[in-house]
Amino acid sequence: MKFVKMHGLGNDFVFFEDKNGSGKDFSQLAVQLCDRHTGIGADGIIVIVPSDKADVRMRIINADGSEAEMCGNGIRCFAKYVYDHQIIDKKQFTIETLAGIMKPEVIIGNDGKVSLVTINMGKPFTDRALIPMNGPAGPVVDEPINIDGTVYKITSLLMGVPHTMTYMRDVDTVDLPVLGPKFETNPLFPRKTNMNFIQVVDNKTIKVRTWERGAGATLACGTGSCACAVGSYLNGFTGRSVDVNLYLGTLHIEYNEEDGNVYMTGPAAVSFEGEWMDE
Ligand SMILES: N[C@@H](CCC[C@H](N)C(=O)O)C(=O)O
Repeated sequence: MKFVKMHGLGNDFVFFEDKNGSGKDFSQLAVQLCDRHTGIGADGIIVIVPSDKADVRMRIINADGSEAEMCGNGIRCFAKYVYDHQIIDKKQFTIETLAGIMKPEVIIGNDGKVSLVTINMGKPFTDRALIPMNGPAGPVVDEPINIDGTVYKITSLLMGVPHTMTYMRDVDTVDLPVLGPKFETNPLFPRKTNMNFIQVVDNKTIKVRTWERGAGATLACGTGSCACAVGSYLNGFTGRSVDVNLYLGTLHIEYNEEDGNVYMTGPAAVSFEGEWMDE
């Protein structure tokens, strides 16, 4: 099976095509491929599938084998993959995901290939009454949660996938592998949650560290960056236009006042290509 290893600011994925749209359960394969010692190593796998609702369809399966509804860094890489491989021949197109239809616009670099992608990520679900449509994601703004005797004020919203956030003075002090899973699997979140720790730098800039549902600590999270930008606006810490500083760079997020959609702009890159020999 031919694959391409790609990443968005270090959030990395194994890409391959399922040209017939087999609808297969790729859980086991995802666990195998994502293993950083015995596999290719990645935070998830992304499958390119034909669509009858959009120009093309994306499936994202986390490193633990769970299928997610959406992936922000993954979808920028996906847009690069389908444009650079000439599966799509226009700069603006549509991608079907389990969280709805997303609309990317690709920006071409000096090498003639996609270097940056802006995605219209749609509207965040911040209304508690709407969230149960996709399964409850948790409370909305500023609720207290007790983790091992410490009370954290959290904000939760659905940005394709469930996200929760809390604010810290210095996010580099957070022990992600210890604290992350305690939020992810807290009974308050029946579908689990991605957990984001935010440091407000100024009213246009935040720094974010994320523990992902099904993938653990990652170097960046696209839907998480969008959720944190929206949450920071709703909590009054920033305006609608926010730079999100991550370990390897920055994503620009715009929570548009006119249409209520969230626009994410950032890079997408290829690491290497290869062939996985099935046992
Ligand atoms: N890394 C992603 C999110 C991938 C899905 C997530 N782990 C989940 O299960 O909700 C991103 O960039 O958005």
